[in-house]
Amino acid sequence: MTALNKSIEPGDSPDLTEERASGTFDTNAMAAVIYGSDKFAQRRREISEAISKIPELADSAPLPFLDRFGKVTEGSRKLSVILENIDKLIDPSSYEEGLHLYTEVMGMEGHPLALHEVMFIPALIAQASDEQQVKWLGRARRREIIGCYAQTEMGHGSNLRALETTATYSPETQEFILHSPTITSLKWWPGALGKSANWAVVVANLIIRDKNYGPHPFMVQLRDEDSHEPLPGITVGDIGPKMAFNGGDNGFLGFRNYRIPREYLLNRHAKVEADGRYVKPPHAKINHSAMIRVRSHMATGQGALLAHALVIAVRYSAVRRQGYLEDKSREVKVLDYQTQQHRLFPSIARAYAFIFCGFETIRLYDQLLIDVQNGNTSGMADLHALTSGLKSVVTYQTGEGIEQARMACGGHGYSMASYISEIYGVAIGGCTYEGENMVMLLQLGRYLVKSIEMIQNGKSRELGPMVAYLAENESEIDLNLGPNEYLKVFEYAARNQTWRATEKFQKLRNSGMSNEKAWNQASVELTRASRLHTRLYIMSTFINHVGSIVDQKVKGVLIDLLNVHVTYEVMDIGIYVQGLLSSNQMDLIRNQLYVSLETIRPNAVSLVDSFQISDMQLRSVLGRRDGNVYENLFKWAKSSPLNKTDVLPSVTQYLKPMMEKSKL
Ligand SMILES: CCCCCCCCCCCCC/C=C/C(=O)SCCNC(=O)CCNC(=O)[C@H](O)C(C)(C)COP(=O)(O)OP(=O)(O)OC[C@H]1O[C@@H](n2cnc3c(N)ncnc32)[C@H](O)[C@@H]1OP(=O)(O)O
Ligand SMILES: Cc1cc2nc3c(=O)[nH]c(=O)nc-3n(C[C@H](O)[C@H](O)[C@H](O)COP(=O)(O)OP(=O)(O)OC[C@H]3O[C@@H](n4cnc5c(N)ncnc54)[C@H](O)[C@@H]3O)c2cc1C
Repeated sequence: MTALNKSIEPGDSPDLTEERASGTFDTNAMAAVIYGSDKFAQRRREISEAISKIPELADSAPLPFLDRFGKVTEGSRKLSVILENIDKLIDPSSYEEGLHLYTEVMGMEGHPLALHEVMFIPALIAQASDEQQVKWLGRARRREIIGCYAQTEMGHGSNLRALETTATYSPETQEFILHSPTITSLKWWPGALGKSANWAVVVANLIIRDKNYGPHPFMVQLRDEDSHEPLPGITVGDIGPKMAFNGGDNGFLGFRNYRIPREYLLNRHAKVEADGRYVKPPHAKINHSAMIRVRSHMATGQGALLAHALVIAVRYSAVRRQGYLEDKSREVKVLDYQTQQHRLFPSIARAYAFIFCGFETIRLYDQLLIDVQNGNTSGMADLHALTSGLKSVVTYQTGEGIEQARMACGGHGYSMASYISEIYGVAIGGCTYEGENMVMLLQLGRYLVKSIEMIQNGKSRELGPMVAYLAENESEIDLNLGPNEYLKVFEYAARNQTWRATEKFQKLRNSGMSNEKAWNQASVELTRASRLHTRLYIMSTFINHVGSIVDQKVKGVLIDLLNVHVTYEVMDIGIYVQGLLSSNQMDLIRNQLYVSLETIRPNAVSLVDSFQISDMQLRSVLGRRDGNVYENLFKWAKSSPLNKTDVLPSVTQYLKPMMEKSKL
């Protein structure tokens, strides 16, 4: 697809053309806002155009028709075509261009380099010393080696202190001896570990003279670089099919007294001297930086997944006609039903909000990386708390939004032709990976409790800007609600819940209960506080971002979208604001929400078009840009391998004899 102002092309479904004609803004200008600059939005379009000119980059069959083996093979095949053509497609030094290329061509089902780019290289950047980077980073970037990030074990993922893999230092040989002492100590889950990676960043307990210094990252060669066979002492393989990501080879890994040189501990921050002396890192949790990085990127990543589902559901809802409103001569587009709009439009707003919020967390991570390289780790706790809450809220709400999008497509949403179930499976993986959501909400909970304790101890002025509202007081709200008043409503809810949860915890503790038990008994309330705090942050970054937009038409429609967002979010947390808002005020907000759904309606298709997700990337018959759904749905079904013959061997072998037998 080339970028036309409103993406109208000959042969498009008239229903979608009508929708695009009613849009009030330039989708290219909106794409520039979504992708951070006009230049990058333009590059994305050029890259998509360049991809479309290389037929070998297209899927050789719709992915849902491939079995696991076929998906893994297809991923490697396309990867090799990408690498043969890379200079024609992108500027290879641009991370963002590379990400777009991979996302479009490889899709979301996983591929051999997914973790290489997302965690392996970033772990080397953050945790390898300059000398180690000279040794490995260039090789990794040139893809001479394929890496992964192997931390989680069969028995433990959340509680890193209980990992069992050991790396015992031997001063005699100046080596670490990696060992997996139990079945539960097998590394389990790391993406690309099973069959693709030949190197890994392995997280193992560092043991020096019987003392355990906790989890540390080690660079470990897993396979011979010529034969790709596992090296002696290594047991490695694929963990089997998963809910989604089945083009990826999440793996298991065990070590049998496997030796690596002392220099293979990633030692930018912590070191082991030749004689076994341990040099401490500047912050106890500095080895977690690869996780903080992915969490910082997850808001945009998840926003993009939600966007995929919405492009499909909104376009389809504009071509799907079912039932009648006033005009009984023609069935109505299902997008005109208020229930359909209520199902989809708040999610469009969330997708935009997540993407804008992600800009901010990525900026904060990039700054943190520079600070840490310069020895300043003071921002780590703040970013850890923020991204812990954010990854949990965005993954959960993205899952909810995608599932609503599927249901909004009726029966065809349930078909893999919609591709929504794949998007759902991929997205909700995010509720688990990079820290299980409840566990991460409780990490933010710790931070919120500490903030309240600072206020109680008269140190309100030391609170960071994100938690300063916890020390304020709001008991009345203006009836004439605008976005900033909605923020106040959210602040009220988050503040009340945080105080309530903290006081519950403190009361239990003061009653003589152990810290841990009191924490556990307050934990549901604490997760509620974390969610409200995070939703407040998302709303506030959304408001700030819209405020900074220059193009007036784009800004206008984003203000309309913001109105959907703030009214929907406040209605959604009604139970927490009962002490602040009267039932009249709640009715007013509800009505504002319904009005804002109507206001957005003419721009709905243009808002999802603005994500500029090509048909190739979308992989959805229902979501096609041209809206020609029905003929392509039939084509898609006919291409099913089951339809290659009219009579299946299973019919001949089992059903026919059964029917014959019944006739006797
Ligand atoms: C460009 C990228 C874009 C892509 C985006 C889309 C991605 C799509 C690709 C999909 C790829 C999926 C890849 C998935 C990979 C993985 O899943 S890797 C494995 C991830 N594993 C986890 O996340 C484990 C979760 N557990 C933890 O992180 C930790 O164990 C914990 C829960 C945070 C607790 O840590 P622990 O060390 O056990 O805690 P304590 O010893 O009790 O200490 C707690 C104190 O430490 C503070 N803290 C913890 N972590 C950090 C940190 N990172 N930074 C700063 N501080 C930290 C914590 O706040 C406590 O502080 P106090 O309250 O002051 O005590
Ligand atoms: C698609 C996918 C890709 C992955 N990729 C990688 C990878 O590349 N590298 C890698 O190392 N790992 C990877 N993982 C593993 C992932 O990081 C872990 O599964 C994740 O961190 C959760 O840990 P767990 O499985 O131990 O869950 P568990 O901790 O066993 O969770 C089970 C339940 O226990 C609860 N729970 C646990 N601890 C607490 C607590 N302290 N308080 C309250 N409740 C608690 C959880 O909330 C959850 O409900 C991947 C996982 C998936 C699904």
